[in-house]
Amino acid sequence: MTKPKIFIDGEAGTTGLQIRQRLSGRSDLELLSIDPARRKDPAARAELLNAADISILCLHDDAAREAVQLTTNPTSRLLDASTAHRVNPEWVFGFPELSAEQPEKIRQARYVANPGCYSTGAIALLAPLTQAGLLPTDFPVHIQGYSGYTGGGRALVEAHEKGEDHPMRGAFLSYGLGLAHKHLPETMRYGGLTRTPIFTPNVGGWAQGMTVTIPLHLRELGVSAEGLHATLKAHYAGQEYVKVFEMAENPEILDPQTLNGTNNLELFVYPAADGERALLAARLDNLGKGASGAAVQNLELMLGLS
Ligand SMILES: NC(=O)C1=CN([C@@H]2O[C@H](COP(=O)(O)OP(=O)(O)OC[C@H]3O[C@@H](n4cnc5c(N)ncnc54)[C@H](OP(=O)(O)O)[C@@H]3O)[C@@H](O)[C@H]2O)C=CC1
Ligand SMILES: CC(=O)N[C@@H](CCC(=O)OP(=O)(O)O)C(=O)O
Repeated sequence: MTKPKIFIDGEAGTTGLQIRQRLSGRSDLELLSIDPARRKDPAARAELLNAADISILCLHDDAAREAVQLTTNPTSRLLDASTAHRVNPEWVFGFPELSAEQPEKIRQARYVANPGCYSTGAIALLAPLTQAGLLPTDFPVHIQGYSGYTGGGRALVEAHEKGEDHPMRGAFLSYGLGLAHKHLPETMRYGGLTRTPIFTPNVGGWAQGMTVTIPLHLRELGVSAEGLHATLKAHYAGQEYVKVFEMAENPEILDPQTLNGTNNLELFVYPAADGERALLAARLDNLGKGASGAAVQNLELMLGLS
């Protein structure tokens, strides 16, 4: 039997390298590789994009859009890790746990767009609550994100590892203060919000791993922390990669690095003793469920292997 051919366009980058590592032991797939000297040459990329059954795009948005133009073979499929196509209606959103129907949509799709790292955490917390009608779509929501520096891609990784200058290099920096982060459109679309949330991202001096938190005032919502927790628990029942912690078992201190190297996503509801407030929290590896792990999970679905 012929093995499915997989090409990683951008295999030398942060996400591409990690996908390559995750797939390196696989004997059921054939990995197509580009001559490193020609890795940005459109003709060399087009050859592999059209020879592959599935190409995984680990590129910046412009190069990802170019890859779509270069892929003219109608049987070649694309799985994009960039922001370029996440809210494009011709693309299926690569968060299989979004709904019961999402895995089948991914299996059938020619084009799949993976979520961003922060938005994976935010959508995982918001979507079940808006789908169940517990969180009104126009509720004022504030999302905070805390990411390791690999979230900034190769330039920020090299700044940290080689001590080079970079405006985002530091022990702890708040950014995105114009409140227009690129993950907002996908967070609204798939998190089910019609009112733009306030999203405040932060990046720190650790390499990988992240937390995403959403504080909620419950009086206006008319729901208890237990009600929010039960809805999340029911939505993710039976999922392999998403775990909703029992509130009694919530860690007292949330370390963003705990899930590094995995494709897992952990969700928490922290209740305040007064019953009036709760903190929703998500923990994931930005390079795992936030990027490369999610890409491999979607690849398996697209190949019909899961
Ligand atoms: N890092 C993360 O946590 C996450 C990243 N993503 C997304 O995944 C994508 C890749 O990100 P990341 O791996 O971090 O980025 P990197 O900058 O680490 O990697 C991008 C790679 O693409 C290469 N490249 C640039 N232009 C071209 C081109 N025209 N043709 C082929 N290759 C090219 C770059 O080479 P060179 O460096 O030499 O320019 C680099 O090796 C981005 O869209 C990012 O937003 C998604 C989720 C999480
Ligand atoms: C720390 C850092 O810079 N993080 C990136 C997001 C990383 C990510 O998820 O990127 P994509 O949306 O492209 O997939 C940022 O805030 O732009």
